[in-house]
Amino acid sequence: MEEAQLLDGRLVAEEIHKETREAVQRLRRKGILPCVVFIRVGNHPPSELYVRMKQKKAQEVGIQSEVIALPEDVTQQEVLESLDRLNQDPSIHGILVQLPLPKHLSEKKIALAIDPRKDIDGFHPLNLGKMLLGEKDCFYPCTPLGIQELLKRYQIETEGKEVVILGRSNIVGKPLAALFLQKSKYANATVTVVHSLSQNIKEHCQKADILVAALGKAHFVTKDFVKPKAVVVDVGVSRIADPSSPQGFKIAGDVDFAEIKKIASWITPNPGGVGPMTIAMLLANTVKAAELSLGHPF
Ligand SMILES: NC(=O)C1=CN([C@@H]2O[C@H](COP(=O)(O)OP(=O)(O)OC[C@H]3O[C@@H](n4cnc5c(N)ncnc54)[C@H](OP(=O)(O)O)[C@@H]3O)[C@@H](O)[C@H]2O)C=CC1
Ligand SMILES: Nc1nc(=O)c2c([nH]1)NC[C@@H]1CN(c3ccc(C(=O)N[C@@H](CCC(=O)O)C(=O)O)cc3)C=[N+]21
Ligand SMILES: [Mg+2]
Repeated sequence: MEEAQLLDGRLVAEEIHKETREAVQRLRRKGILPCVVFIRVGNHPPSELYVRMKQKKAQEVGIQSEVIALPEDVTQQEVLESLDRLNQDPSIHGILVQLPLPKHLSEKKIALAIDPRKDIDGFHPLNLGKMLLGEKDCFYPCTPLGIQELLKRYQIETEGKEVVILGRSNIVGKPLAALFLQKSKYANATVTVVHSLSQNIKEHCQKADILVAALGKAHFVTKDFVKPKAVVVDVGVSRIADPSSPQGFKIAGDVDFAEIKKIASWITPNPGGVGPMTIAMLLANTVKAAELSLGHPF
């Protein structure tokens, strides 16, 4: 049997970055310089890496960016004050608070404190609610949006298909389910979401025409979970020990790529799949925030 074709997130993300750069140039000609602020709390090496990657890409497409690194012991009040200041500043179009946060900070309160018009992550309840209703003048979470966009660019139809999502987090699983349920192109799917309390997980997965793994458990999805010719999307990121790498670890996805590529029709590499798409959608959302700001002066 033929091997699966790659859903090359790096390649597609570069295409999107090119479009974003053009949109940034159009905005600049109108006197608007899109600007995003990344807030990072404490010392968490993966978050530091991700924020650096986001900053580098922002720079490449001409989006101004700033990083605010807050100490581990910053108070909730201080975070809210920073957000308030950024909300008031008309030169800033997008605000992102990198997750995870230290335990003493409330993700929920912080998401609520970001002006929904600057919430490029799409984590504010107003944006999540609007997404559920299929509204367009709002922000959708970047990872679900990136997965849908990746399928779209490869013209992989979802209409009427069985989509099975492993994981029900507020940032990946749940919003992705809402997106694939929408009455629109590259949606219109039949969606099943499984989680840690689900029964018969493997049997659910075996029904999937499109299987999305977002649990964060290295190589959880093995060959026996996958229907031949299925499309497999690997969101999970785990760091596993690898003495042969200079850092001492390597990235492992939720999917056993080497085995599953033998039976799937399409598969995302990981790294190089969903991750770069997430960043591409984040910058696309920043441009959208700047464009929408033309219609309101903040
Ligand atoms: N590439 C990218 O752009 C991104 C990657 N990620 C990565 O994706 C993964 C998921 O992220 P996130 O959604 O935030 O993670 P969470 O930890 O918030 O959610 C994990 C979900 O998986 C479910 N789950 C965990 N273990 C099992 C199991 N054994 N069987 C069935 N379900 C299980 C949990 O169930 P329950 O709800 O019952 O606890 C939960 O719903 C992580 O590895 C993260 O690093 C995340 C965001 C972006
Ligand atoms: N407010 C907030 N918004 C987020 O969007 C957000 C977050 N917090 N916290 C963490 C998760 C995770 N996430 C990733 C983004 C890109 C890659 C990515 O580009 N990964 C590279 C590999 C990078 C590496 O080597 O580790 C790849 O998949 O090819 C991965 C993960 C965004 N997240
Ligand atoms: Mg990836």
